[in-house]
Amino acid sequence: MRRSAAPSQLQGNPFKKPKFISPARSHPSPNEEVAKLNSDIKLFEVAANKNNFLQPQNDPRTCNFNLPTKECAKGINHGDNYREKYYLEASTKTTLDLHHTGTGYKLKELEKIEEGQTMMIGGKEIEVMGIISPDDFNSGRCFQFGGGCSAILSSSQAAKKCFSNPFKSVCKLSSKENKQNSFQSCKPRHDPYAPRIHLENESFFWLLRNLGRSTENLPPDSLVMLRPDKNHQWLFNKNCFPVVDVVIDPHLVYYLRPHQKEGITFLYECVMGMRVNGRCGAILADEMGLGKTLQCISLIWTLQCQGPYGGKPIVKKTLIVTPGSLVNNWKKEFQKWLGIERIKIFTVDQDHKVEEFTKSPFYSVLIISYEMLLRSLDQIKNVKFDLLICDEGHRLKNSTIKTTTALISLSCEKRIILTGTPVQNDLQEFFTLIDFVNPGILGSLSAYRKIYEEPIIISRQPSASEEERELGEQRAAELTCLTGLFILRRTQEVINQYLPPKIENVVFCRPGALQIALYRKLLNSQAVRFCLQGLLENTSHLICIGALKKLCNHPCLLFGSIKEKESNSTWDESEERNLYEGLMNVFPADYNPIMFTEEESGKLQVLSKLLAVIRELRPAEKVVLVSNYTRTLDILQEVCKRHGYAYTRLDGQTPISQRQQIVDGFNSKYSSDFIFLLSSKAGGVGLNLIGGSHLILYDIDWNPATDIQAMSRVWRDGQKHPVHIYRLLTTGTIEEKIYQRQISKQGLSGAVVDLSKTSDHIQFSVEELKNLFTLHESSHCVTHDLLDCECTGENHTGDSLEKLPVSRNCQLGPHQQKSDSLKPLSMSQLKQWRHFPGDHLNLTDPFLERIRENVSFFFQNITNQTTAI
Ligand SMILES: Nc1ncnc2c1ncn2[C@@H]1O[C@H](COP(=O)(O)OP(=O)(O)OP(=O)(O)O)[C@@H](O)[C@H]1O
Ligand SMILES: [Mg+2]
Repeated sequence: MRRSAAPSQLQGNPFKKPKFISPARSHPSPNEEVAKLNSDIKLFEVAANKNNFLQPQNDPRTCNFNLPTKECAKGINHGDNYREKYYLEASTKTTLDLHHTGTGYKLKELEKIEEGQTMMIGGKEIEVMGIISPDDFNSGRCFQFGGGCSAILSSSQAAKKCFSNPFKSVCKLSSKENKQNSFQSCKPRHDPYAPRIHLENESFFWLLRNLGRSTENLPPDSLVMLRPDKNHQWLFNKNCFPVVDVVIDPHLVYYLRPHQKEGITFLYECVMGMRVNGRCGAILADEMGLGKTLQCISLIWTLQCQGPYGGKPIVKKTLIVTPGSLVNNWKKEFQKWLGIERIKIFTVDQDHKVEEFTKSPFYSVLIISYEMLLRSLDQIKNVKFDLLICDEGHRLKNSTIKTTTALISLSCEKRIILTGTPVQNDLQEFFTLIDFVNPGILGSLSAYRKIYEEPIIISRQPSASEEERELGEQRAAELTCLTGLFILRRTQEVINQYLPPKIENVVFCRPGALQIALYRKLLNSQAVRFCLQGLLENTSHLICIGALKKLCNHPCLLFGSIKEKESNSTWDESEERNLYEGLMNVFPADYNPIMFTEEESGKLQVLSKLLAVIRELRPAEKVVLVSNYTRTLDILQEVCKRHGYAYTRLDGQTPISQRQQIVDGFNSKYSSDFIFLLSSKAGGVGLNLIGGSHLILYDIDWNPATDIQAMSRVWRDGQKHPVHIYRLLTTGTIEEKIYQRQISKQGLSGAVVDLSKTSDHIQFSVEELKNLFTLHESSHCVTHDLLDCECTGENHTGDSLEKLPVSRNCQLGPHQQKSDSLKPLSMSQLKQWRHFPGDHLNLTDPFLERIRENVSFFFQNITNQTTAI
């Protein structure tokens, strides 16, 4: 922003007073009503309130009212949204409708306007402050931070580490008064030059030994935070305390992975306002399992004990808001990394209310679920929290939901969102998350829409002109650059080296005879026929799809749901009648859903055999069995009972207070549980289920993120065994179609990589519905048929397998960009997985060998393969 010529500044300097162009001088002609300015892009400052020019550069209000030209013109005309200061730019690209502004300046007059001149538009005095370069306009940069990026440190600058001698710096920077009385506090808490970590006398020693790590030959490893620059000191060190190095506790550093050290440095710089002047928010969007919790714990522990100014701690109280099932997980992680003495943690539940935390001087960290937060908001507002962490924070992407408004209402400035599933495609939701952590950084919502959302969306439409495409791309790049200063995302690749191999399998299970008969009947129903004729609403499609999905899981689920509907008084008028008509006749007359058999469902047969072979070949290993449906979990539970498998279960009904206990029980090596029944909706996010090394996804969700989240529960830090993942799909049915949608282009661009997106959001064309409502009875694998694969499905193991490199990167092909494992697999990636029909002769995998009888096709991919699995 150019402030040098602001009138209020110039008032004291009469010699530089700019020329005032009187609006009275202008006589508009009809031809000049819409004036296109051919000059360079001009920047105007509009002073609605004449004494308001000298806002500080980082005043959030400055940002809030930065509007592009048309918006400004409207604002001027109608006088709405118009309080303090705007930047106007006019360019060859932009039309400033002067008639509507009520000014009536002549075009020629406007062309001659120079820097420093003032004029009247719409009763407001406007001063030309400078010329915006086309680059700044195109990128949208001129609308940020009052017209320039000076308020933002470049990331490379921000990332620079300071390893200077803390004592030297202290002496140089400290004021006379402080020099004497605070030498002690001038020392960093930990030695920034520590050559190695001395664990012998420390309580962390036990942890080290527990983890089986040697204390010998520890690397020199001090992690020192960036020192604040002059500007930061000027803003935040009003008392002129000496500057002290902030050093991460070496005991934590010992355990930190390189990406975690980088993450902590990043979080520190963000919350300290070192990356974006005056903004203290961050989004840590690392993929699942990268240890976001440990990074935050390290940050809290550091800020609670240290600070760059005289060593004074930055944070007294921290609020952590997390899904209910993770409240105790957080507590456990604190204890795991810091023991129980260093930080006093308070977790809120039915028996432990916020008041207890408020009254006690001991606790410094409050951990609460999103649900509890809403109930205790008043009490929470009474506490002064210095740091707010929102775990699985993608849920805050909707600004109108109660949780978001509640959290926004908290006055805490230092805000961190943690998410493994960031909003990727919805620009509005993206705005909400950004605006939550760094309020006002993108201006008002309407300004954001004009500056970023609209040009970006327009540029992505096929009809976009070259100019629109360019503008959209530049704005998108600028948005990424700006938000990239406080968003960090690393992919799972960074921890692959610490993890055991992962063997992923997509298993296409042949449907049972009863399933096929029922499937055919459903597809012939009046309801499905109407759907295909485009006669019914989206809800009807979803009902039909729901019925087919149930059938794929097990026919008894469909039976149960029809019986339930029939007993309902509204059955006669219900839409489902058209769908279920005559279906009961397909079931055997004496069909009893409670006595269901495994043979009735292809997937259940495979599951049953899979469990048996795991039990037999890996008696010490455990299985996580995931479904999206509670009713399906009931069936799976029944299977466990029938086979005498010890199991435990976590679904939406499980009381929050018991969830961590269940997880811990399963993860314990002393537990006798063989199976963990997990509802992906209730427990998909955040849980560590490393006690299990086999994970079976019994059904598929429209949203790949739900499945990917669930699959990430076992292949995590701490996992000792090779991990086997099995995704079961019923061959030729709707499950294959959903899978194809997940991995096809449509799935990728359809913005479904977002946990909250359910099938309700999905609209289907008649063509798509036709495809969904087709049963491919003769294909081994419709998905393979679609791959354009040269193999016949008979021989894609032997030779080609030999040639396939084993690491995931290579398997994804040489041109693969840095992969984001959150993204669902693409069709072309799948093609490079090993694949073979169920009756293939040389199945080397003993688990697949045992289930092949009911399987028509397999895909398999191995990550991190070192030895034979
Ligand atoms: N440096 C480390 N050394 C050993 N174990 C680690 C390390 N960092 C994290 N872990 C462990 O890895 C597991 C996963 O960490 P965490 O739950 O923090 O992942 P996350 O990034 O929050 O994933 P999600 O997005 O799924 O919640 C935890 O059990 C944690 O204790
Ligand atoms: Mg987590």
